[in-house]
Amino acid sequence: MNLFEDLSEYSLNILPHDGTVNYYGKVFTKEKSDFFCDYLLNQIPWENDEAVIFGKLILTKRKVAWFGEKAFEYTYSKRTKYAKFWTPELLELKEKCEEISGETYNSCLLNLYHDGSEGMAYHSDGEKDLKKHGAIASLTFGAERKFLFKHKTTKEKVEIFLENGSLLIMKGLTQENWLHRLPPTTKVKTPRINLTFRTIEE
Ligand SMILES: O=C(O)CCC(=O)C(=O)O
Ligand SMILES: [Fe+2]
Repeated sequence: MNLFEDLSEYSLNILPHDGTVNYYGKVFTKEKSDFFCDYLLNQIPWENDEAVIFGKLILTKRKVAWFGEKAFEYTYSKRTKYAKFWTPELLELKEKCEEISGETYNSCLLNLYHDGSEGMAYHSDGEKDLKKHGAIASLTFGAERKFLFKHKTTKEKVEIFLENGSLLIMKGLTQENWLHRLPPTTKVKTPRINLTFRTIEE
């Protein structure tokens, strides 16, 4: 067997300690990435996200969608949403993530950032329904954006640019020890779509 046969699926940990984040770079051709970007922009039933800030219900500019292998419940801002069933295209994307990461996923949160003015604040994905220490696979289509990790206690930062058609896997102790954020930027004028495949445990 050629020792380097699987080099395309090989990736170093970009975190220095307390977690594992593998960046695989572009895992789809330009043509496939453009196809998925167009499909996701036009065929996903995007909805404005809701947040309660100082007791007021705010609709975020960023849009979201929620898919899975069954109608998982997802409650936030005291509203309950139900996952829609996979489309064939989302299943294809899920299988690609599973093949490369060697993990399985049963749901996906999609985010649409219309341009660089939209981003996501520091948080970690440690919701109680998510499998503990389970892997999260993050696919990016469209505009390339900077993504940041910040250690919860040492405050160390790690930054990476997420390219069109790229895959990032967060696993192990990452959510326990690190926050992540998508900073807004005036440089980006075009949309970016992010899909995070996750494992829900009921
Ligand atoms: O847009 C991204 O790259 C990250 C999205 C994210 O962190 C999330 O949905 O939890
Ligand atoms: Fe996240």
